[in-house]
Parts: sequence; C-alpha cells; structure tokens
Amino acid sequence: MSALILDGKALAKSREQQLHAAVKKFQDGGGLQPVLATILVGDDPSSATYVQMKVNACARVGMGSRFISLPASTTTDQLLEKIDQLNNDTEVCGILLQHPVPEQIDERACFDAIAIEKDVDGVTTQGFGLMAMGEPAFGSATPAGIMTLLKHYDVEISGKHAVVLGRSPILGKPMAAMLLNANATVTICHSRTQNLAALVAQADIVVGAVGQPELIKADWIKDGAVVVDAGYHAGGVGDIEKTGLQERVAALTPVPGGVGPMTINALISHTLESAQRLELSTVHPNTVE
Ligand SMILES: NC(=O)C1=CN([C@@H]2O[C@H](COP(=O)(O)OP(=O)(O)OC[C@H]3O[C@@H](n4cnc5c(N)ncnc54)[C@H](OP(=O)(O)O)[C@@H]3O)[C@@H](O)[C@H]2O)C=CC1
Ligand SMILES: Nc1nc(=O)c2c([nH]1)NC[C@@H]1CN(c3ccc(C(=O)N[C@@H](CCC(=O)O)C(=O)O)cc3)C=[N+]21
Repeated sequence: MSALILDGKALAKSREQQLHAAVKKFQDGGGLQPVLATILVGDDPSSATYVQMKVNACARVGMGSRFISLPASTTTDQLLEKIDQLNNDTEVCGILLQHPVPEQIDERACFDAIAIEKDVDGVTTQGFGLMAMGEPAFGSATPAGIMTLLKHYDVEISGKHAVVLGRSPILGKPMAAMLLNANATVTICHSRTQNLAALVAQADIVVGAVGQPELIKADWIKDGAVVVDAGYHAGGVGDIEKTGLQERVAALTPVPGGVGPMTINALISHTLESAQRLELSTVHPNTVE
C-alpha cells in the first residue's frame, strides 16, 4: 500500500484560481475590493514570514491587504484601539491578528475585540462558540483548511475515531469541534495526557498539533490511518515522525505542502465570503429600489 498524499499545496493552488475569478466577478458586480488587514506585533522573523505569505496570497487572488506592524512594546490598550479602528473601517472586511503576541498583551482580549463579521481567522470566543454549535461563523483557519482538504479527498470522517493532539484555542480545540460536528468520535490529547502512544494507536484519523518536532512517533500510528500533520518546524519537519508511514497508512499530509497552504487558503476564502456578506448588509445610498 502506498498512502494517498493529501496535497494541500495543489488544492490551494486550484482553489486560488477559483477565488481569483470570484473576486473579479464580485468587483464587476459593483462590490468593493475585499481587503484583509493583518496585524503583526513585534519583530519575530518567522511571524513576519507567515504574515507576508498571507499578504502575497491576497495579491495573487486580486484582493487587497493592509499590513499593520506594531512595535514589540505595544500595550493591550494600544492594540485594542487599532483593532477598533479596523472594525470601523468600511474598506476592511477581514482582520487577522498574528499569534503569538508579546507576553505583556492580553491576547484573548484582543482576539475577542475583533468584530465577529470580520473574524475571518476564527479566533473570537463568539466565533468559536457559534462554530462549535454548528451555527454559521468562520472557523479557525488551520482546522477549517484541514476540513476542506479531508473533504476534497473524500476522507470518511463520520463514525471514525479521530485523535487530536493539542488543544490550543486556534488549532487543537476548534479542530476537535469540527471533527465532532462531522460525526467523528473525538479524543483530545494535551501535555497532561497519559498513555499518548496507546491513544494514538486507536486512531483512524490522527491530527498532530503539539508544536514539538516529531513528538508523535510513526510506530504509534496504526496501519490504514489518516495522518494529518499541522506542525511546522525548520527543516520541513512536522509534529509527526513519518518514518515508514508512507507504506502503511491510508493517507497523509506532507510537510511542507499540506496543512500550511490550506490555512492561508481558508483565510482568503473567508475574506471573500465576508466581503460578500458585508456588501449584502450595506444599504447603498444611491441604489434606487
Ligand atoms: N500550518 C499552519 O498553518 C499552522 C501550523 N501551526 C503549527 O501547529 C503546531 C501547534 O500549534 P499551536 O496549536 O499554535 O501550538 P501551542 O503551543 O499553542 O499548543 C500546543 C498544544 O500541544 C500540547 N502539547 C505540548 N506538548 C505536548 C506533549 N508532550 N504531549 C501532548 N501534548 C502536548 C499543548 O498542551 P497543553 O494545552 O497542556 O499545554 C497544547 O495544547 C505547531 O507546530 C505550529 O507551528 C500552527 C498554526 C498554523
Ligand atoms: N492568528 C493566527 N492565525 C494563523 O493562522 C497563524 C498564526 N496566527 N500564527 C502562526 C501560524 C503559522 N501559520 C502558518 C501558515 C501557513 C504556513 C505555510 O503555508 N507553510 C508552507 C511552507 C512555506 C515555506 O516554508 O516556504 C507549507 O507548509 O507548505 C505555515 C504556517 C499560520 N498561523
């Protein structure tokens, strides 16, 4: 057996072509160019690279972006003020606050200050709650991208045992909720979990999101499983060790070229959707009924 490669890079590329056409159609119909605002606080080089990738993706599909760079010494109040400005800026339809922010900032308060209709990265408490309840909201970008990838490749989720390793607010926790909504039986593991290996061995679907290079060992994973690696570390290494997996699992995401490109794709898809919704809710002063 040779595993099906869940090629996020290729899928994101073809979805970008569709998005490009949809953005053009939206603007031809009189819509304003969708604009994503990205906020980067501090000067962490890898965060700067991720934000740049998001800005580039907007440009590729014909969307606008607004890049806001704030100093590492920014306070919670200053960041809240910036978010408030963007909430009230009628040109901006999506807001992304790059995680992590410097430690003096209350990240949760800042995420929650993002207006729900502009929360295209799915980071607000309200957005998470709606998504978890199966109500309309933009899901967190990385798990939303993973769900799109699994759906595209017809990976069966209903009734399967999914083991999610990691419970962070923007990855593990929303991932578990999305899989549950898709009728998986879900186990969530974290740093206090005992018998990690035994739990992973039961998984039909494994999602690695622990932030530790190759912490999840190949020999924990059962034959025929679907392996999703959200981890991303220097040298093209994920959170899951891949040795020998290709020959015995059903499907697997490569690192790079798997989850990463789908995260960005989810974000820009949500931004167009937000533009379309905001347009619908806007009363045009010069529209004659
Ligand atoms: N490709 C993409 O688009 C993205 C990739 N990432 C990558 O995904 C990974 C996870 O990111 P993120 O969720 O933000 O990370 P966080 O550091 O916020 O969360 C890590 C989670 O893993 C758990 N964990 C840590 N160590 C262990 C362990 N030894 N055993 C079991 N669980 C453990 C933690 O548990 P506890 O809660 O108990 O502390 C925590 O819930 C990283 O590699 C990151 O680079 C992240 C975002 C997007
Ligand atoms: N609020 C917030 N939302 C995020 O979605 C978010 C965040 N903060 N903070 C940091 C992480 C990280 N992240 C990545 C996105 C794309 C790739 C990606 O596209 N990687 C390429 C590799 C690109 C290359 O190295 O050339 C790949 O996996 O193929 C990686 C990582 C989003 N994050």
